[in-house]
Amino acid sequence: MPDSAPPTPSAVDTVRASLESRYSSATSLPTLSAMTSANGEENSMMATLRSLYLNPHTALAHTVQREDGTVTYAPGSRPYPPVRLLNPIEKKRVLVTGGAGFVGSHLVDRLMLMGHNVICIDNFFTGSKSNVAHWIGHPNFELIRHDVVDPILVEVDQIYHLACPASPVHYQSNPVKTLKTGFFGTYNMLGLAKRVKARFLLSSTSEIYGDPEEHPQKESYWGHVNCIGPRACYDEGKRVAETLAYSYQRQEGVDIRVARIFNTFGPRMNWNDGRVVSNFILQALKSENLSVYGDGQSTRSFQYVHDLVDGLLKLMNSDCDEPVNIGTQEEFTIDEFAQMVIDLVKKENGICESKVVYMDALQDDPQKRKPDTTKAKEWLDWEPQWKVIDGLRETVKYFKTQLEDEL
Ligand SMILES: O=c1ccn([C@@H]2O[C@H](COP(=O)(O)OP(=O)(O)O[C@H]3OC[C@@H](O)[C@H](O)[C@H]3O)[C@@H](O)[C@H]2O)c(=O)[nH]1
Repeated sequence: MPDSAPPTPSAVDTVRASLESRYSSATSLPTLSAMTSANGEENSMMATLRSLYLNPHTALAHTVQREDGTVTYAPGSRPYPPVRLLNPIEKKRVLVTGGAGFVGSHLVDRLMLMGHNVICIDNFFTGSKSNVAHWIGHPNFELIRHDVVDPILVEVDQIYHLACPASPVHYQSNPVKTLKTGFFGTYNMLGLAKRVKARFLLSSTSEIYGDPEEHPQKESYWGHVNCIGPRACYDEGKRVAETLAYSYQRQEGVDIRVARIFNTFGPRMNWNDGRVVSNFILQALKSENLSVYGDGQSTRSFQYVHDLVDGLLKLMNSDCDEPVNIGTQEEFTIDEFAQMVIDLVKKENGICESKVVYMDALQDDPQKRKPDTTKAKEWLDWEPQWKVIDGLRETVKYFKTQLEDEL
């Protein structure tokens, strides 16, 4: 054949070209942060996501017959949100443990909109079916009631292991179960990753740093945890979960990713979550006093849930197998944060008569917390896009709708 003749395409090239012309490409999908314009203009994915959590009863229309105390549920008339038609080579089977929980359900929404096949498993201890009800019956979605403390076998390409109560009130209510979830839950999911050769992402936490003596906290910091205190069931559970992940990597070659998640808030937090953001918003909306534990001088930095989901997606699809902090740099004392919530609710609602009341401090409550996120920026090109006030505004709207719905 003369040198100048064009190469004949192979059968594989022909199939690939035909697929590329018919389907969207997974890699071409920008994450939400990249799609949110700087002037705050709503983009279409953000609009779809909002419709899933700001409009109640998206999937199930229900009629409440209060007189005889019964509730009649009828199938909703809304179609499923539009999902990408992915090239089958790029379409992944993704398992999300704890997928019906607060963070898990937002991750499920994003993976579904991106066009992947999503298997959501949850024991519904703190998660809720209503968080993912809008996907039930969709051909790309499966919901399985299962507790990760017991093994399960499903064929998947990626595992996001989120299952574990995250609010101090919840994880301390049954500390032995929290430890079992931290150890056996992670052990079972790593065993599954090994068996089916899936990439495994562990949702770890800023709590592995305990009450830190380094500020802000870098990933290299080993932490300061009281191993016999009331928070230890969660802190040590997550620490051993990280140890398990790196042991499976060293010994079995499992492909792991570890996200150290800092305080996160947003729509779909439980009513009775007990964490400061949902407590303060609900108290302010009901014009009750805001309960500050201790002197209000401890600090936290709060990230909005969409930023966290961006970070998890970027980490899973990166080459970074070291732990990465995912959190925001905006740091507030709890006093400042309480005032911010009161001011916001006053502005949004016209009225808020709440004041701050001081209560007993919690044992081992970390006194300050703020991530160093240099690694996330350099390795993942990730930075939070939401200001706390913007996320709070949306979360207030969410809880307001929930409250109105209850009346
Ligand atoms: O009503 C409240 C609730 C909480 N607080 C205070 O607000 C601060 C934050 O408390 P939260 O319960 O929201 O969250 P914490 O920072 O203690 O724990 C969280 O850390 C990071 C995650 O991994 C977990 O989601 C969770 O364990 C603490 O100082 C707490 O004492 C109040 O002052 N009033």
